[in-house]
Amino acid sequence: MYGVTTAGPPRAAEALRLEALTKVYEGTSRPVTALDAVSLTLPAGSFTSVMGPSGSGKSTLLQCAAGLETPTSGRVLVGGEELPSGGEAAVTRFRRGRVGFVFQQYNLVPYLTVAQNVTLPQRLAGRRPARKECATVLGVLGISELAERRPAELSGGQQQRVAIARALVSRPAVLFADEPTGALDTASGRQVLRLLQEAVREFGQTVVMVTHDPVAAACAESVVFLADGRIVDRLAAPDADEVARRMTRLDEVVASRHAGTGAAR
Ligand SMILES: Nc1ncnc2c1ncn2[C@@H]1O[C@H](COP(=O)(O)OP(=O)(O)OP(=O)(O)O)[C@@H](O)[C@H]1O
Repeated sequence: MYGVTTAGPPRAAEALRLEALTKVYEGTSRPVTALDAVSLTLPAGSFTSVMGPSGSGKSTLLQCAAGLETPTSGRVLVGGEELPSGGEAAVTRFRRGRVGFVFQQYNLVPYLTVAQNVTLPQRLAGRRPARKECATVLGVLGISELAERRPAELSGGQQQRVAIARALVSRPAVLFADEPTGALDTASGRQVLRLLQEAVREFGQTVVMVTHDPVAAACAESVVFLADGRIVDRLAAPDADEVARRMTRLDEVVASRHAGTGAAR
């Protein structure tokens, strides 16, 4: 209802909040701090790229934020609700309703059709597959005509578009994508990026994408740069040349720091 008073000024809904997120891998030789007290807030409907040198913690950030890895400390809030800290079942339940994930490999089930792949998460969650939603998402992503095909009958780019449709169909609070164009040729990669932009525009989807490609990163509205597990830079309204410049600088800084300490990444 309009006119209801709320505490504080109105602000865009928060899709993702990370508070002092830390992840230490207890390796066989020595512990590795992959994330070092990372704090980040992203509004709903935003498209953010995450970049950084190899080993800077990008994938770990995505995995912890999506509940696929357990952080060592810190908090993750998705759509305003805190990721439960204990119990695989509780985390899985939490993830199902709020989180979508797209990997570099498409992870489609080979013996299911495109439509069945897209609705699989809903069936796994014990819900009736929403055929209308599925048709809408396939339509918006321009792959309706592929609905009855099986993954082996699709190109890599088409398979990735199906994987994105599958992640979008339950309308997650956040769609995480880890190198979604990494295995694709340039043209298919561009298509996938356009799709992600469309999901933001058409569905108000929040997207967080890890990439090594400055051109891909510049498709987002902002870029977060990581180095040694910390956010060290941010860029709004990025263009590919500026992203590439900042990455080169960051690579040099990290390389000289590591040369100084003798640390391996
Ligand atoms: N399961 C694991 N066990 C131990 N160490 C790990 C594990 N996963 C990642 N690491 C370490 O954590 C650090 C961050 O890794 P992460 O994969 O998040 O980096 P990244 O920025 O995604 O790297 P890349 O760009 O090369 O994919 C690295 O030093 C890595 O070796």
